[in-house]
Amino acid sequence: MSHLDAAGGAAGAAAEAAAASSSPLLGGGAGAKYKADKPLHYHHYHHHHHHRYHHSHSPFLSRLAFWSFFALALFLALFLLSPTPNPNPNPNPNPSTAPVSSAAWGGAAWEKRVRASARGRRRPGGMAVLVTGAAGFVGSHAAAALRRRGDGVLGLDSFNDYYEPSLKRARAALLLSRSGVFVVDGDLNDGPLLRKLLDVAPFSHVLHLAAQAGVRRALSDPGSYVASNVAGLVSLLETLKDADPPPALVWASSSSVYGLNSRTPFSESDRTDRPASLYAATKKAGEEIAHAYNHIYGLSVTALCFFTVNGPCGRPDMAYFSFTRDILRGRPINFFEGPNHAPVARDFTYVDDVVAGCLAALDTAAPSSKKRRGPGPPVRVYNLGNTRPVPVADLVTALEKLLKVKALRKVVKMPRNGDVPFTHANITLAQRDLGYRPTTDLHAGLKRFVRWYLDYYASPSNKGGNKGGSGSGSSSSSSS
Ligand SMILES: O=C(O)[C@H]1O[C@H](OP(=O)(O)OP(=O)(O)OC[C@H]2O[C@@H](n3ccc(=O)[nH]c3=O)[C@H](O)[C@@H]2O)[C@H](O)[C@@H](O)[C@@H]1O
Repeated sequence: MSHLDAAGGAAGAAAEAAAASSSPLLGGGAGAKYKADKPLHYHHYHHHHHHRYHHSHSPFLSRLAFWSFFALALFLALFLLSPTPNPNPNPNPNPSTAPVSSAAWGGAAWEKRVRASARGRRRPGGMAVLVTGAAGFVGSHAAAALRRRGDGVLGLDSFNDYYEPSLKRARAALLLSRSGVFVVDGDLNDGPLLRKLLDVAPFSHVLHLAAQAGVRRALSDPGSYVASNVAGLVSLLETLKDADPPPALVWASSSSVYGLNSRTPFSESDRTDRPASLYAATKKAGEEIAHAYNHIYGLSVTALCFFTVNGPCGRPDMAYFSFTRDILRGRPINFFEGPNHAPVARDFTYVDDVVAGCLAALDTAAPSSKKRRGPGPPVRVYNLGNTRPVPVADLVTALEKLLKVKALRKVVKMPRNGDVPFTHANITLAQRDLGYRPTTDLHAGLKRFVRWYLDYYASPSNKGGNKGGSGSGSSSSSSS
């Protein structure tokens, strides 16, 4: 756990303790005070209002006055004695769709940590990158990789509970201890926090990986997708366009934007107007929204379409992870099949390859320009896939071999819940512009994942997060 988390927890606990200790005490005090004052107020009440209340001497009205005053006094006492509000106002334009983290931020020590993390080692052409979703799967790998080559990196993550927050905390703790990267605990929809971060550290780039991920979950929790992937993105863009100079933005779109597209392999110029899930629709909306900010404000924007990323320290809601968990526990796995028993397949991509693509996208991003004249920076979109689709059946077989346990396969007709039958990336553009060359196939990636999984969950302290059911869909609301 990072220092900030510890500090935030301590501050929260202190506030709670203060509230707990003061409210009964002062509540009692207010009660006592009220009793002492009662005759006086009672008298005033009658004095000022007897012309309106002809029956002011009736016991009913006396009691009414008594209780009205009591209620008012109680209200005032609670108002005056409530714990001091967070010094950072979190004005939230749309509370229903924008849950804002209550984590504490701010203060001189906090700013110092933010600045130090964003500074990095000086190197020629080095950059300062704000990585959102840094406690997430791709985010934590990307932040570490940036830091390894000497860039300044600051993380931001809401540590929400879409999947086990303990895993996110573990990633953030590793980032801090191994790489010196500080992950701020906060929400994208907290505009004042975002402005503060950009104010404290002059970021040249933002790698925006925070999102509500997962295709099937959108059926049961649509609001979280809108809050993170639409409202959260707009909140970030609003902050970026006001920065001087505005950083360049590289962010994670998704292979799912290709939706019901049947042309394969998927190219960036293919149709993306037929999403199969709300998740895909919010990612597509993000591409359009980012385009508008590029057009109006000259923001440099690059969207990267990730294709089903796997690897160590991955996302527990994804199939390779939840299958591993279920296979080891002797639980059946739901194994989807297309119409007429057609195999469902994915262009599974290894996390280090995707991270290399992210770094190359940052390196080649044009600066944002505030100039109104002349062409601004282009809007870029790149597929980051592996180009070798693998049937899910082969994923299961590979896991069985690595785990040395036979899976209990339950073949299920692919439900119409957001899934698409097939993904396959055309990566010509990324190859040309980013020098992107995936080098790790699914089997090699799974081998590293399984080694990590067995090691991580062998530790008794990590078993806590491992309780909840079958991974996919069993956890509540995250960051990719
Ligand atoms: O590439 C992407 O854009 C997307 O990749 C994944 O989405 P998905 O491809 O559905 O990945 P998994 O949830 O790991 O599923 C992999 C495959 O296993 C199949 N599956 C999943 C779950 C299950 O119980 N059974 C099953 O057969 C799915 O149909 C899919 O073909 C991520 O979860 C998304 O966040 C990401 O945006």
